[in-house]
Amino acid sequence: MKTESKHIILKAEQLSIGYKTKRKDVVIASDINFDLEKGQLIGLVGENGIGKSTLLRTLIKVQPELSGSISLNNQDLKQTSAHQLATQLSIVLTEQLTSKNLSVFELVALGRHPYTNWIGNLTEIDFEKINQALDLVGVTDLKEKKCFELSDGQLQKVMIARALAQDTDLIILDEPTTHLDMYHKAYILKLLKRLTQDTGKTILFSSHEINLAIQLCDTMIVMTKEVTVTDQPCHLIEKGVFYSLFPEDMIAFDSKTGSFRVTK
Ligand SMILES: Nc1ncnc2c1ncn2[C@@H]1O[C@H](COP(=O)(O)OP(=O)(O)OP(=O)(O)O)[C@@H](O)[C@H]1O
Repeated sequence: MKTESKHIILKAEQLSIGYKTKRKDVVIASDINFDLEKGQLIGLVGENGIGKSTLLRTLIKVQPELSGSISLNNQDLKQTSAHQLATQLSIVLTEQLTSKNLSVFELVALGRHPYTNWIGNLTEIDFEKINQALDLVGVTDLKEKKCFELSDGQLQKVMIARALAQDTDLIILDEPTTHLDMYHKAYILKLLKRLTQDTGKTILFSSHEINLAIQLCDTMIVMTKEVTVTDQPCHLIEKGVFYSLFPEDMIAFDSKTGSFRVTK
């Protein structure tokens, strides 16, 4: 029998995350284990303050893990240099952009920073990657516009194009649908899904759009107070993981529809 070997991009083993203070380690979540495969869309969900951003910050090496290990493309994250990291992992954060005076093209071109020289001269390959990225997210017609002229939805697409131009195996986004209306939330998450299929990249995002994530993700990482579970959405539904996500006085999970509803 032929067994297909999985191509693991990001792996967490016995990971414990949190904050170090002078007196002690404050553990936010522990016993986190997952294997994220090439070409998958992965949604990270959990209630406010549960530790999603802390986990993402640990995975992108902005803060150290308290214990356990993370490997990116089979290499321990601790051993990965800043340059190696920039060629394997790109990040889209929600913070307000400070460089809104740049044109869309210039902003997306910043994604090429791991490959350009110190003045940032662009080669033919850089131009090709930038134009490809603009095309993939459908913002080529905006490329001459200044970023301050864009709507929140357009800006989010441009930020995704910047990450694509960086040409990494893994893209991590922290709450990419914040500030967007219902249509654009669905639009952005469907775009991420299409990008995993068209480019083979692995995309991990945190979100409060659990209903959409259940419908679109290949894998979900669900953080609750007790455990962090990673699996396909249908398996998570079977295991009853979503019932324990929120207190049931306001909203309840309906396993038949795979969605949350307001309790009457
Ligand atoms: N720099 C810090 N030092 C100490 N504790 C922190 C720090 N930043 C966040 N925390 C705490 O860590 C916990 C997790 O916060 P985090 O921002 O990771 O949650 P989250 O799931 O991303 O929340 P939200 O959905 O509201 O964005 C919270 O209790 C928060 O108060």
